[in-house]
Amino acid sequence: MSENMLMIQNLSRNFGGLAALRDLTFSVAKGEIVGLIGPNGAGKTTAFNVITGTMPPSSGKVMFDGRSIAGGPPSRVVVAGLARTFQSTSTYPNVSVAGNVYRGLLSRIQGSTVGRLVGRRIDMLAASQVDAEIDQILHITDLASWRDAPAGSLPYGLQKKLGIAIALATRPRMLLLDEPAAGLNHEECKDLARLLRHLRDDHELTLLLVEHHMALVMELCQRIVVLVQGEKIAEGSPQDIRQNEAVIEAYLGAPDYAHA
Ligand SMILES: Nc1ncnc2c1ncn2[C@@H]1O[C@H](COP(=O)(O)OP(=O)(O)OP(=O)(O)O)[C@@H](O)[C@H]1O
Repeated sequence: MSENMLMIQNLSRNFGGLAALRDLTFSVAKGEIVGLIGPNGAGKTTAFNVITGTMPPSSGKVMFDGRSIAGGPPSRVVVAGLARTFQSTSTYPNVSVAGNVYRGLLSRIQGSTVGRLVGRRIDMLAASQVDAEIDQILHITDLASWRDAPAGSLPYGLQKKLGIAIALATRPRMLLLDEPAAGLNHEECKDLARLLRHLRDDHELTLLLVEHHMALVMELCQRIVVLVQGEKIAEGSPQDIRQNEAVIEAYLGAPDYAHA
């Protein structure tokens, strides 16, 4: 049986009287691409926030590579090897593409014990190594020709890719992607799917993605977890999920759409 990278056990999160997550349990095996889907307000972003330590759970466990990470802080989660991208692009628009990737790299180093001890002197450390690492990430994400351009000058699709590049700079073993396809055109979506497969196949990354773009989810994910009003209503292969009556009723809509 494959080894679990992420295990979510009986995770709940309340906001006052609202149960945004209710007793959620699922796991992601090493090297898997798993989709977390559901209608607006289902609790997907809340799940990401709790997993990445941005907010504490009301109850339940989050285990990453055998260690408990629930309750953060986010810097510790990043250093443990779990990185996240955001729904909207979260780049510094006036800073170069390379400078933005450098931010990701710093968050890794500064979050570590050694990094905290080294403090500001990090800028003087192994500048050539930093440059090589940035180049490698820009090569992987196909952004090398934009290296010195201000991030804000990139087309939207490339800005979203830059979000992935920044996350990669933390050297994650697992990546959580929050709506990576939102706002992308057909070609950009195909390109994104290629990149995510490449990260899984050639860089041994494990991926969990929240996404409303069903064609991408069905094509890319080996397994899908469906949330509705904070509760898991189904989990299975894309084929199982497409045919699941409860999922069709709550989210996918007409059977025609589900089979598209
Ligand atoms: N900080 C918060 N304070 C209060 N309620 C919140 C907070 N964050 C989320 N919620 C509520 O929790 C529920 C789940 O929201 P969440 O953003 O996790 O859903 P989602 O599945 O990511 O939705 P979408 O697909 O629209 O991004 C919603 O009812 C939302 O209004």
